[in-house]
Amino acid sequence: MRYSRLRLRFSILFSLTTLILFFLLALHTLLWSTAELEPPEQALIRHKPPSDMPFWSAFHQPNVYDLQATDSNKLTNRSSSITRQRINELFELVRNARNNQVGSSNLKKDSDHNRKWSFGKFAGQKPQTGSNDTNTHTDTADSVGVQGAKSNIQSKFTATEKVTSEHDKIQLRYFILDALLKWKKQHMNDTTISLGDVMHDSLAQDEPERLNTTWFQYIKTITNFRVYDPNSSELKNVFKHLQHGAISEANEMSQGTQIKILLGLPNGLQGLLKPYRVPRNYQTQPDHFYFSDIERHHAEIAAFHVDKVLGFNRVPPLIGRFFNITSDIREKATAELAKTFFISPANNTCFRGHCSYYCDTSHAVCGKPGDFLEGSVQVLLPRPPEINWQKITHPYRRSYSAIKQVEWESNENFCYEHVMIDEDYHNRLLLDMMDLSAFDFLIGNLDRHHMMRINSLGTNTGLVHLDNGRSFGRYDSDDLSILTPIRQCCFFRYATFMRLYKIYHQGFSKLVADSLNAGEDLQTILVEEHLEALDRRLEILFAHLDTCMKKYEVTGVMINDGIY
Ligand SMILES: Nc1ncnc2c1ncn2[C@@H]1O[C@H](COP(=O)(O)OP(=O)(O)OP(=O)(O)O)[C@@H](O)[C@H]1O
Ligand SMILES: [Mn+2]
Repeated sequence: MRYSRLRLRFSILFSLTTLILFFLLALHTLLWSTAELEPPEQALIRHKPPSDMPFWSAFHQPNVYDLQATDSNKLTNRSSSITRQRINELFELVRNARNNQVGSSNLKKDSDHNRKWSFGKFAGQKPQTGSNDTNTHTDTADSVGVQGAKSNIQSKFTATEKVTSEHDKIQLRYFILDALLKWKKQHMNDTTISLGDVMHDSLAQDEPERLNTTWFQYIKTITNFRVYDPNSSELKNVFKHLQHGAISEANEMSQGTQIKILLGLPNGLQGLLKPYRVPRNYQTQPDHFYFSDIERHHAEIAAFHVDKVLGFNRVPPLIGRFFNITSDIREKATAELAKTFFISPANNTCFRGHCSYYCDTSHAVCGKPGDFLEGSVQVLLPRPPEINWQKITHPYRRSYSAIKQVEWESNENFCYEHVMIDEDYHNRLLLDMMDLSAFDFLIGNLDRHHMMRINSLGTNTGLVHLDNGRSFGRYDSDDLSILTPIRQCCFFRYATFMRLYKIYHQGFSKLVADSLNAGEDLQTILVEEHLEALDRRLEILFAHLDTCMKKYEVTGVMINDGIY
C-alpha cells in the first residue's frame, strides 16, 4: 500500500517536471526565433508604413522612406572613363594650342578649309530658324504653347530637310570660328558697363532717394560680365540684409509655376524667397518628369555656390535664411497671401499660396516645428520697365510633355542645322550657352527652358543664371543629355576650360563644401552624395571635351572669344 502511494507520488512529480521542462523549452525556442527573425529596431522600421514619411518629411529628420527608395536605384557606373593623367594632358594641349594660335582661324589644319564655301548660300537653302524671343514673351515652362513659333518651324524643317553633308559641317565650323574671332576683335576694347550707370539718370530724376541705398551701391557692381563682385563690401551688405534684414512686406510673385514670395527688405532691397519643401537627401521621384519636380531651396543655395566656385558669378546673390513664419511672413503678407494661412493638425503654421504647382493644402509650406521655417532668399534684380531683359528660348529646351520629344533628342546635326546657322549665335551667346550647359550638367538641372540676359547692358552681355530650384534632383545618376549642346556643337570657351582645370586640381567638391561652410548658416546644404556627384560630373565633362577635341582638333573646339 505504502509502496503504491509512493509510486503514484513519484509519477505525478515526474509528469509535472516533464511538463515544466517542456514548457520552458518551448518558451525558449519561441523567444529565440522571434529575436533572430526580428531584431527590435528593424521591426520598428518595417512596421512603419511609408505614409508615415511623406516625401516632404519632417525637417531635421532623415527621410527613411526616400533613403530606401534610393537603394533600389543604384548607379551602376560611378566613374567616368577619363583618367587624371588624360585630363592633365588635355590641359597641356589646350594651353599649347593657345600659345601657337596664329592667323584669323583657330584651326590648326587649314587644308580642309574651302574658302569659296559661302555661309549665305548655305543658310539660304535652309529655312530661317527665327530670331531670339524678347522680354514680351510670356510662355512659362509648362504652358501648352511653350514650343512657340520657333519650334513649329523646326518640326516642319525636319520633315523636308535633307541631312547636312560632312563637307558643309566642316565649312560651317570654320565659319563659326571666324565669326567669333571677328566678334572678339570688334569687342576687345569694350568698356565694362555698370547697371548703376545705366539706371542712374532716370533714378536721379524720378526717385533720387534710392541712389543712397545699399541696393543702389550693389546695383553699381552689376556689369555686363557678372551680377556681383565676389570680393566686394557691397556683396557683404546685400547678404547681411537678405539674411537678417527686417521684412516689411511679403507678397506672392506672380511669375513662375511654383511658390515664391517677394520680400520687402531694408535699404531699398527686395528678396525672392523660395521656402523649404523637401529634405536634403530627397531625390526626384523616379516617376516624376523634370517639369513636375518640386523646387528645392537648398538646390538654389548650392547652385549659387557652384556658380561662384566656377568663377561665373552669374547667379544673383542668394543666401539661406531662418524665418518665423508668423511674424516674418503671415503678419507682413498681403491680404491675398494671408488668406491662405492655416494651422495644421500637427500645430504648425502653414500657407498654401497661389501657383500652378504644389499650391494646395496637401502641399502647403509649413513651419517645422511650429513657426520655424527655412528658405533661400535671392536679391531681386531690376525688372521691366526699369531695365530691359532678353528672354531667349533655349534651343535645347526639353519638350515639357510626357509624350513628346524635341528635335535635338534625335537629330545629331541639330547644332549645325539650328544653332550655328542662326546669326543670333555668331557672338558670345554661343559660348555662354556652352558655359550654361556645363553648369547645368554639374548641378543636374534639366529645367533650363530659357536663357536670360540684361539687354540694357548692351550686346556684349552675359547670361544671368536664374532659376536653379530644380537642380540637384538626383545624386545617383548623371544626366548626360544636359551636355547635348557641348556634345553636338563641340565648341567651348577657352577661359572656362582653364578655370575648370584649376578647380579640378584644387578639388571641386571641396571648394564647394568650403564655400558653403563659409557663407551659409543653414546646415548640410549638399549631402555627401551630391558632393561626390560634382567631382564625378566634372570628369565626365572633361571626357566629353576630350572626345570633341579628338574629332575636331583642340583649336577647332576651344575658342578664346575674349570673355573671362
Ligand atoms: N532674382 C531675380 N531677379 C529678377 N527677376 C527674377 C529673379 N528670379 C526670377 N526672376 C523672374 O521671375 C521668373 C520666374 O522665376 P523662376 O524661374 O525662379 O520661377 P519658376 O517657378 O521656376 O518659373 P518657371 O516655372 O517659369 O521656371 C523668371 O523667369 C524671371 O523672369
Ligand atoms: Mn523654373
